[in-house]
Amino acid sequence: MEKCGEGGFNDLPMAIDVAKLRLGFETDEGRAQELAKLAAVAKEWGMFLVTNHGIPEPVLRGVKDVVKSFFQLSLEEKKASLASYMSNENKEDGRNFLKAEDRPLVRVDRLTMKEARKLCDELLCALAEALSLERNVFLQKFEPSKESEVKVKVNYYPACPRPEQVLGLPAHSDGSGLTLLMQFESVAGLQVLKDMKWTTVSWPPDTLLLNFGDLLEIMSNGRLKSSWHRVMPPVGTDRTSIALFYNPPPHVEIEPVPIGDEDKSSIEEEYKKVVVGEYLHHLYSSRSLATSTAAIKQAITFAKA
Ligand SMILES: O=C(O)CCC(=O)C(=O)O
Ligand SMILES: [Fe+2]
Repeated sequence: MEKCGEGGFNDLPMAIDVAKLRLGFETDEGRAQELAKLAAVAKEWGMFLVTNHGIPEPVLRGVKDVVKSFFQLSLEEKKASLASYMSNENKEDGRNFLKAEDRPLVRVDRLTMKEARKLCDELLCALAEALSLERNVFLQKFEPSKESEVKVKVNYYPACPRPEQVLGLPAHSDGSGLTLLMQFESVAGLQVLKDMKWTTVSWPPDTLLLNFGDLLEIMSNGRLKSSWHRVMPPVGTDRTSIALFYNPPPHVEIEPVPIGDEDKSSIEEEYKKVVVGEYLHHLYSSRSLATSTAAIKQAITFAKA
């Protein structure tokens, strides 16, 4: 992947300028071009960098400050401030999730969640449009006005003295619709499997990263593929990232959306209707296989016809 060159972030092949995607962008041509770029980047990588995302800098800084102060607490204090820190229902795949509405992130995060949801909703519409589908076709499944789920996971990767012997996070695809990621400093670590090669994502400061999860792959009938990604441990410095998993509510049934303008014969894979909660249960209970390369995206066969 290209380094951030002199021409600025928008020269990055993976970067999408959200401002240009907004309806009413000054030139329709600019918008159409950015949508075409979105379609290409989305298909190629299963993720993209988000520039001009519109989330105010103080909001993002607020989240980082809360997370940093959380990690400075003692273990006892951490447990006390996270009501469900050790509870089983809060654990998926051995990870601890915070429901967005839970403490202690509640203070700044109400605002961040609102901004993040807005951005995810906007990007779901743009993705549908990029595939020549009706704009609301993905978004409506998230029931945005009611109970779409946002779960927040903080990933803290301590600097590693023997990076060749460990992984920060083993290879996986996300069980989400979309995952919005922010990282604290521009420390390399995230890698995506592309053309069977691990490629390090060059991720400039102030950009967010949008990653497609399995649920979007199912809804788009495989036209948008969830990425297979992993995290290498940082060397010499710690790395922290925050992942916001954006999902339709667990009871919702998702199924491949009707085909748009694109030629039906170009769509190879057929997915079937699944209940979000059932798919996620399947994904997390089969996750232990995820570290073997043979298990690449095995869980999603559950949703294939
Ligand atoms: O730390 C990152 O950059 C990615 C984290 C990730 O893939 C996840 O939390 O699912
Ligand atoms: Fe992930």
